[in-house]
Amino acid sequence: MSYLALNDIHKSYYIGKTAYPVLKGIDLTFELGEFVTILGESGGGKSTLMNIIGGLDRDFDGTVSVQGKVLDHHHDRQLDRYRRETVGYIYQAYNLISHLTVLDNVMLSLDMTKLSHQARMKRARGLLNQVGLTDQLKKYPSQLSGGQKQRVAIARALASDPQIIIADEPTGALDAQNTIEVLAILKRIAANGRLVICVTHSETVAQAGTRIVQLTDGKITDDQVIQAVSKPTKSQRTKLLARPLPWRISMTTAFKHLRHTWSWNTLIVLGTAIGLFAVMLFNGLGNGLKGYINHQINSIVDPQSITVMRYVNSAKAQEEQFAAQADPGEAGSVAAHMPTFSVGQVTALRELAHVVKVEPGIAASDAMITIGKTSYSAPQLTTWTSTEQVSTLKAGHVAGDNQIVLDKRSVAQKWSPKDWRSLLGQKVNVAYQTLNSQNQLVTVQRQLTVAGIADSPTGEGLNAVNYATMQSMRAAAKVTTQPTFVTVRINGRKQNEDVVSAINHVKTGGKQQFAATSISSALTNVNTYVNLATAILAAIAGISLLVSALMIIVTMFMSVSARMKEIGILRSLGESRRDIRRLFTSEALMLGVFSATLATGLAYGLGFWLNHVLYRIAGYNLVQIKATNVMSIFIIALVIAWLAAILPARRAARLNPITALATE
Ligand SMILES: Nc1ncnc2c1ncn2[C@@H]1O[C@H](COP(=O)(O)OP(=O)(O)OP(=O)(O)O)[C@@H](O)[C@H]1O
Repeated sequence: MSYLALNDIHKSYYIGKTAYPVLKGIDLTFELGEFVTILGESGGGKSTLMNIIGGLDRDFDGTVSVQGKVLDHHHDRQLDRYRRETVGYIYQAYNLISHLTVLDNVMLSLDMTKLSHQARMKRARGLLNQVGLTDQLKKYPSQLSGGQKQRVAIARALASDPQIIIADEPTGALDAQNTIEVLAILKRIAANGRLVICVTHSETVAQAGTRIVQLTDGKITDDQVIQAVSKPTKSQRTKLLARPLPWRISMTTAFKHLRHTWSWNTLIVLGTAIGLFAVMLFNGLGNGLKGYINHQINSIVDPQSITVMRYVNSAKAQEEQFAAQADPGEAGSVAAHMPTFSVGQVTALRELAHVVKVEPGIAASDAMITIGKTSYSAPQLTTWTSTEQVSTLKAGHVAGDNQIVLDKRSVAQKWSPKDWRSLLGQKVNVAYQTLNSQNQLVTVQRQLTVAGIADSPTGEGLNAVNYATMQSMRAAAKVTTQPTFVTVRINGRKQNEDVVSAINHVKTGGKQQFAATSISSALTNVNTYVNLATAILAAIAGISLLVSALMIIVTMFMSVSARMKEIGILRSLGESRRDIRRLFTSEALMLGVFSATLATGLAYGLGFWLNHVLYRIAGYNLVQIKATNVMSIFIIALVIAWLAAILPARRAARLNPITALATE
């Protein structure tokens, strides 16, 4: 049984529907150890025959058998494996990959063997040493002479230790000296028990072999053994075990290509990164803005405290209540209608779920605060409740009995713009007018000690005493000491809305008793608007991502077109369609990762600067890029890159290896 047998091979090329027969029934057998040269006129079909023997051409009639087993040319994986394990190619045009070094070109084949990385490196160096290139390992093909390139190609063809070496005009581009050296190497390969099949026009080359086959007009017209061949010894029958190319290696090769074309790829990465950066920055701004609004609202009102008024059911009564609060002097009789809280009503509120404390409060309008001989009007004098944030106190402390907290802007700073703090501890006279139970106007007043100075962010002005002081002042003027509002303290911010709703649903005789408003619902609304605005801005920025995707698609298509030859070489070395697809997908994914990394760097860098500027204005970190934003950008970048790579990678994988190899 012959090692390799060709049986009745027919091959025609078609132009339109017209068939041009090239091979017209080839029967040949080959043995290991032979150095067979195939001679024939130009265009006679020699390369066509080599492509069939090498497992690159699948479209022919007849059979190719290796060790008695017929190769199934319609079985992709079997053919890939055959090229990977059994065949090594040497071409006239060398067909080295230009962006890989000499060593990496040889490693391409070795990466598809089961040797360890170290063993692969050792073998590659050993082979390059054998062909006299020990000191050229790190050079790129363009830095080598023709003879040196062909020797790299020979080392690569031998790397996976194939049994068959197909050499298509291997000396066609070499001078006499290099021809002699290359022929010596090929002879050595055959003497080592491999089958060398060499296509040539040269009589010199033909005479170097052990057998000459003449191909004329698509048929074998002569077949002569010119030198006896000894059978390979057992030790020469070693074979390296092959494996499919691991994903990691595809990534490394892809990275090497990206590095080789770095200037072009840097532009692509920059373009893609700008879109991703904009999306990330807008998200960061959205986060900051939400935080800022929450912070502002929470610094005005404590969300764990709810201010409750008595409910008045008609618009007119509400107006009256408002008027009475605003100006009891003018409101006259209407002030008598100012609804107050009974003890029972306070208890009812205390008993609601999540309520931990109910603080009564009294608010009076239009107080007069007299310091020395100067009087200052305060729109409101109220009792201090837990709704007020202690942080509003800019000096001193919360008012104790017979003490008062004065408003910084409307009172303290008017008294002394610079030295307002020295008001602390001073005695001031506080007075306001209200109606007693007989609807008579009376003055409530007392001398109080300044305990603190507050700067309320609401802008209303905060002048406050404690509840006991307010009651005692009112009792002295014989006016009601019932609370006009209460502050309900709850056990968690999240319960705010539920408790507000429960308070507004308390009914006596079917009538609503209390009116409370929820700060959380206001916050929820604001957050919704901010989220919406952020999403719209991010989506606008996202349009640029579409451009990025198109850029990657164009780059990948251009890359496929520019690298047709490389694709052909990789296929001839045994890489499968899947490996080629992976190569291009890996490149696109790497572009995605680099873009996302650059975008993150830009967003953090420029975001930091922008935040610094905005902090001066708002006193708050308005750009807050979170880890989840970064993660999303990486995911978006990878998805875009992957989608953009689908079509080009598919095109690359589907290329006919012969067509790809024939590309100039
Ligand atoms: N893809 C193709 N489509 C159509 N015809 C083709 C194709 N490839 C090769 N041929 C034709 O098939 C014939 C054989 O080509 P082949 O390359 O096998 O010849 P060759 O013997 O290797 O020639 P040379 O010695 O000049 O390299 C030629 O006439 C060529 O024009």
